[in-house]
Amino acid sequence: MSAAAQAPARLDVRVTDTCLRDGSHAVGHRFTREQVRDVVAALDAAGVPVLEVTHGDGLGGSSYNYGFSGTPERELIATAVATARRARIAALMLPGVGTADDIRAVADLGVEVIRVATHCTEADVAIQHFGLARELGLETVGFLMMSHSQPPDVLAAQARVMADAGCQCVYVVDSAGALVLEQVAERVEAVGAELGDDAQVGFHGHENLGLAIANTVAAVRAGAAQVDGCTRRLGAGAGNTPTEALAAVCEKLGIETGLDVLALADAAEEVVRPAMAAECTLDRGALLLGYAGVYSSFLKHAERSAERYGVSTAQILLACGERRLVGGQEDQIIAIAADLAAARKEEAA
Ligand SMILES: CC[C@H](O)CC(=O)C(=O)O
Ligand SMILES: [Mn+2]
Repeated sequence: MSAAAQAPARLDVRVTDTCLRDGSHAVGHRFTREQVRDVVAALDAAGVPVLEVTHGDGLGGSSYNYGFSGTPERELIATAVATARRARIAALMLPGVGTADDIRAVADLGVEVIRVATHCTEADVAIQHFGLARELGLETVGFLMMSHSQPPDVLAAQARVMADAGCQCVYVVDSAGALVLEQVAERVEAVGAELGDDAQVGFHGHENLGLAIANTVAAVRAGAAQVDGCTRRLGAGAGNTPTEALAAVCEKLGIETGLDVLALADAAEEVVRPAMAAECTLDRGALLLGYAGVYSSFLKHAERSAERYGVSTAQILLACGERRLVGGQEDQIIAIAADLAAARKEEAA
């Protein structure tokens, strides 16, 4: 066989499947070793080049605040590493939730890609983590979360901070599933223009407005070299870009992903679906999250406060979106609900 025939096909875009990390939110962080083993085996065989396995809130996320893991994430990561034949195993970390020691520990376990996530105006908190990851020989990815909340030029400046710190691909992350087509393209283009050859651009979508695949295609057309998917949409809110459907759409559009559509369709149905508590659906709550531009962890708090103060969940979420609240500010929901209830009482008086 000639060297050319042996060389892997050039990919137009590299897909990372994060159903075993973003999907952790949807299963209350209860993945078992067996589920991780079976999902990794199936997605690896279907040609997915990178598989992310971590607590939904990243390394060290298992806690009272974020929800305890059913199985320690390092055991799940070790299982994934032992199972994958071709795929690289990735782990996500949020500085402050996870620590530098977590990065060292998972590097020792065989993780090859570290993805460091910050709110999209706070890239500087990740500088030391990118530096450490590169020292350890890890591939690095940066996540600018809640990217809908900032204009393209702000994201580009934040991407520059990450790239200068050693990040090799900066993702525009549509955490709330709030971005719409051109808004994705503008952001990816701006980040790409800033980074040039210094780093790649990526995109991570959510399905809250039903646009995850379309947005991901828009991102690829705007220059994204890496994108995320979650098999069977298994992720937070209405779920993420379904990897199996993304693979099919890319094939029809002539975008080379290296993914085996039929193998992924089987994996989605026969391996991932049985690991899910329920389908990830675009129900009223998920739609409101996308419409308001609010991270999915806010929904339950908003529903609880709506009931307690006799106001609508939608009003609360819209107020959270207007105030651009970020993950960790869920406590403000109570004050918002109380304000809405007081305003209603005043109007009625
Ligand atoms: C809490 C981390 C978060 O789930 C990362 C992510 O996937 C997103 O912001 O969409
Ligand atoms: Mn996500």
